[in-house]
Amino acid sequence: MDSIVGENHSHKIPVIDFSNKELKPGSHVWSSTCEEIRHGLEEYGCFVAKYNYYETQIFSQSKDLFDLPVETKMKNVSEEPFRGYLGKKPQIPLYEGLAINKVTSLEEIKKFANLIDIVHSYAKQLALLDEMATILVFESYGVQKHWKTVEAVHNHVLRFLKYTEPDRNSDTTIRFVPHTDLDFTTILHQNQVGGLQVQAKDGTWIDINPKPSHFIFMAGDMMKVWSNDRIRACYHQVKFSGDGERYSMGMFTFTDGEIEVPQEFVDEEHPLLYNYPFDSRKYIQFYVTADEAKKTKNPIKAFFGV
Ligand SMILES: O=C(O)CCC(=O)C(=O)O
Ligand SMILES: [Fe+2]
Repeated sequence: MDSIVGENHSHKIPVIDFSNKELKPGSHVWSSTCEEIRHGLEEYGCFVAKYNYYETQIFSQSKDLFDLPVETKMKNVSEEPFRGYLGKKPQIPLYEGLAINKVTSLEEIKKFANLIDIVHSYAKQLALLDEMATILVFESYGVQKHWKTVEAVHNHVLRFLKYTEPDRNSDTTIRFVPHTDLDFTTILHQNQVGGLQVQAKDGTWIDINPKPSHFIFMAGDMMKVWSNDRIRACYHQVKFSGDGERYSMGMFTFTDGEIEVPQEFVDEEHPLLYNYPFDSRKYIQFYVTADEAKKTKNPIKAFFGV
C-alpha cells in the first residue's frame, strides 16, 4: 500500500485508494483496507484518501468568495459556534473561514448564490467520501450495527479556508496553531500551497504535502470519545514557509444528536472512559465557554470524563 512517509522514515501514514473498483464489501481489498484505516487512526488519528471524483473548480470559487468585501462575508452567520464566518481572530490572525452548515441541503447552499452547482456537487462528493470512510472504520472494529444511529445525527459543515501571508518583518512560522478538531471526523483538501502537518505519538511532525486527489481524513474529539480511546484525535497544525496565500477546504462532520460508545469497545481491559450519551453541540458549547486551562489541558476529559 501507498503511504506518506515521515522525515526519518519511521512513520507511514496510509494512503487509501477510494477510486479502486475492487473496494467492495467482502473483497480482499475491503478487509486489507479496514486494517490500514484502523492502523492510520490508532497511530496518527488520520489517513489519506485518494479520491478522483471531486469538483475541480472549487478552489477558483473559493478565491472569488474570499475576494468579497468583508461586510458581505460577515453576513455568513450561524447560531452555532464555528459555523459562520471566522476572520482574523487574535489566536489565528492569518486565517479566514466561511462555512455552510448542513451543506448537503440545497437550501443552505442557495444562500451562497453563484456557487450553487459547484459547491453542491463538491459537498455531496465529500459527504459520500466521509460516509464510505466512516463505514470502513465501523467495519474495522466490527461495530457496523451502530452505524445507523450515528448516521442519523450526522451534519456536514463545509468550510472554505484562506490564509494570508504574515507581515514581512514578522517571524511567524505557524498559520494554524496545533489542535484537534471538536467534530466526529474532518476531511481536509489542500490547494497547491501545503503546510498541513500531523503529529505522531512520539511528537514528530509529519508533512502532508498537497496533491489534487489527496483528501486527509482525520478523527476529531468525538470519534476518539465514541471509540473509548481506541482511536486518537488527530493533532495537527498548519505551518507557514514563505509560500504565498493558502487555500484549503474542510468538511467537518458533527454528530448533532446523542451517540454512545458501542458496548463492543468496553471490556475489562478497556473500561468505559466517558459518560454518555454525548452530542457535538453540547461539547462545543462547553468548549467555547470553558476557561483556557480546561481547553488546553484535556477538554474531552473535562467534559465527558467518567
Ligand atoms: O487548512 C488546513 O489545512 C487545516 C485547517 C484546520 O485544521 C481547521 O480548520 O480545523
Ligand atoms: Fe483542524
